[in-house]
Amino acid sequence: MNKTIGFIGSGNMAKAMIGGIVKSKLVPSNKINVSDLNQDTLNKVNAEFNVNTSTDSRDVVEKSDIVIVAVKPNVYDLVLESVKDLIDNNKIIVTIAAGKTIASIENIIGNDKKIVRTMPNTPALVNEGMSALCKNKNISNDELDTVKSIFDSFGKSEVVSENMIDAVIGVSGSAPAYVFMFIEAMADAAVSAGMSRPQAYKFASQAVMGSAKMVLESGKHPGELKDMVCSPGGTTIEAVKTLEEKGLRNAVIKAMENCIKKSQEMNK
Ligand SMILES: NC(=O)C1=CN([C@@H]2O[C@H](COP(=O)(O)OP(=O)(O)OC[C@H]3O[C@@H](n4cnc5c(N)ncnc54)[C@H](O)[C@@H]3O)[C@@H](O)[C@H]2O)C=CC1
Ligand SMILES: O=C(O)[C@@H]1CCC=N1
Repeated sequence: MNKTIGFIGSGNMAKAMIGGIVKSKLVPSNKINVSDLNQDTLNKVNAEFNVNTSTDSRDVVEKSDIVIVAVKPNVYDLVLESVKDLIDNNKIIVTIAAGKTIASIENIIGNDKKIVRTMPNTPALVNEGMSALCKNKNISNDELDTVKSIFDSFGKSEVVSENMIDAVIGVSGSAPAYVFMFIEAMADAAVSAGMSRPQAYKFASQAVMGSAKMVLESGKHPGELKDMVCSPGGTTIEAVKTLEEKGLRNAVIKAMENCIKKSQEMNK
């Protein structure tokens, strides 16, 4: 890609994306500009990915064709205010923040500017990200494809309507946290049965990854795949019975409802 990509904010999500872009060689690392208030953070990002760094976000905006704003929602508006005079009608502003609608960004930088709202997730770091994208009226389909290719460089992505972003946060943006909790719990049980910690994480993670791959690649319903594991009178059905008794499905649905509700509240 013949574009310069900037990141304002170099925290958990930005680092996952930078790592994914650099590993996929979508653009050379000297075409990635990164800012953060924290010099230690920048030193680490530079040491790991060899990208250009600055403590001044204005540098990043000036030098980048596509600017990914990756700061927390509570400082988001201030950051945009501080760089808005540098945003012309050619630069593409990409937002990854929960609760920052296209309309709220247009209110600050102008409704004549090019904006893409996205929701990525941290597995971007290992090229297994899942992202959603939507655009404002000033972004052409070609420009959306260009931004999509950034997100495709570290995983999969889909174009959605903006009102789907809250559901996306529930099912993929925030989801790695629940999956890590599930893996941790599985590993705890294996450790309790005498397995070493490292081996327990390996078995639990590979079981989760393999199962996810079967859903994606077999085309079979997850219930059918579950039934294939449950031998009559066997071990698995005992675990399934306990998970139903303890309300695993209901806990997941309720947790995601709260996650999505929070996202909707943050949009206001
Ligand atoms: N962490 C995740 O899994 C995901 C996060 N997001 C979104 O990404 C955004 C960032 O989240 P995280 O990376 O988790 O947060 P974080 O706290 O890890 O990173 C934010 C970074 O921004 C820097 N920063 C703060 N003020 C700044 C300023 N004025 N100029 C430049 N840098 C500044 C901080 O020093 C920090 O390094 C949020 O808006 C969040 O909604 C979206 C999807 C997933
Ligand atoms: O927890 C958050 O608010 C962000 C958005 C999705 C994942 N992390």
